[in-house]
Amino acid sequence: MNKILVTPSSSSYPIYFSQNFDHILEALHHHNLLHRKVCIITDHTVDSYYGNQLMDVLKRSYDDVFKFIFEAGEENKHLNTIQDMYKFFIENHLDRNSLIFALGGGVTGDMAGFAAATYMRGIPFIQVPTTLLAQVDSSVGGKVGVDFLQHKNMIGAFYQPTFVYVNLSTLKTLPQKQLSSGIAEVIKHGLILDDNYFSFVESSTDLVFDLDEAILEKIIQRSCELKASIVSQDEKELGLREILNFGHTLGHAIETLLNFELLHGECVSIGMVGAAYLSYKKNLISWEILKRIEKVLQSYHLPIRINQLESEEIYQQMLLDKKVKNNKIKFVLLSSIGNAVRVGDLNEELIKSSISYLKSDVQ
Ligand SMILES: O=C(O)C(=O)C[C@@H](O)[C@H](O)[C@H](O)COP(=O)(O)O
Repeated sequence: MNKILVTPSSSSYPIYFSQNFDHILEALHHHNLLHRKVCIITDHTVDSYYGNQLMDVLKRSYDDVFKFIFEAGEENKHLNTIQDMYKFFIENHLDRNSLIFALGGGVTGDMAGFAAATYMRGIPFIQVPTTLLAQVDSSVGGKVGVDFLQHKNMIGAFYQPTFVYVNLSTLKTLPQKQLSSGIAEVIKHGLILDDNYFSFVESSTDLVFDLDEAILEKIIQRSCELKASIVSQDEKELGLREILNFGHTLGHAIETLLNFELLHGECVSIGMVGAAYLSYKKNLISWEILKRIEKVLQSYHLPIRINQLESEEIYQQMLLDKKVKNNKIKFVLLSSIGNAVRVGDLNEELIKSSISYLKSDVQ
């Protein structure tokens, strides 16, 4: 199995890449994780495709395999679902030696990780991401948590998995909208860290939509490498890691205000256009680069404008961003394709001009 190592200060763990679930037992054996109760956490949609596949593989080596299934969707990423998980763990006598599997997309990974981080003050968990977004982004780096009172990821922790196991074949059942949503984070990685990668993704649209295995594998591994290098340097987002939040300041505000009507990656796409526009206004990038970014996002069927919200409500929601300090919104901008800069001194007028841009017609 191919693997990439993530080395944050608290632990070090691999991301394994496979074409099925069979090799997960090897990995579990290697990490000394046999002989215990295990619990798969997944949503109804993913369960219908992969719940039993993973269960059957695990049953070859474990006597007690439980499955907790919840309703799919970001609107269920809250503390009530976590409470239901705790109750399920207690009912089934999960103990400190037990092991949690997060089987699914970002919502599942974030919640299962948070439940694992807090149940009995922490039990081990494995990320088994089945969406492109989870494979390239949310399963790596240990950000776990839930939304709270309409605030995105407001309650959470940094809690690293024992390993990440990517079964690339799960992308075959992923709806196109979800694929595009994941590509938004892939484009983000190119924009903030690697111009060659950005160009590669820019020219791979048809192959990505055709689910070309070699191309997707290359993309997932490169994104994981890039993300791993950042979280390995700054696990708790004390500085550098903030660049991974490119597009998220506006994106999270839009996602929350729309009550999760748009997917996470779709909101990040709009947010990245807003941040690219600010980069242009600060003379960091040219108008041509801004248009190039918009074109790539559009080619992957991602939205680049938002009309249905008021500017003021977007601005107020952005003030709740986790990067706000002393009422100043810190933005991640681009100084070129492949290079990000963190900027904390943007004034309200300029920020609002980027929201107006997002409400303007596409030229
Ligand atoms: O891993 C990170 O760090 C990121 O910021 C990656 C983001 O793409 C991801 O959506 C993350 O969950 C957002 O975190 P938040 O701290 O802004 O809620």
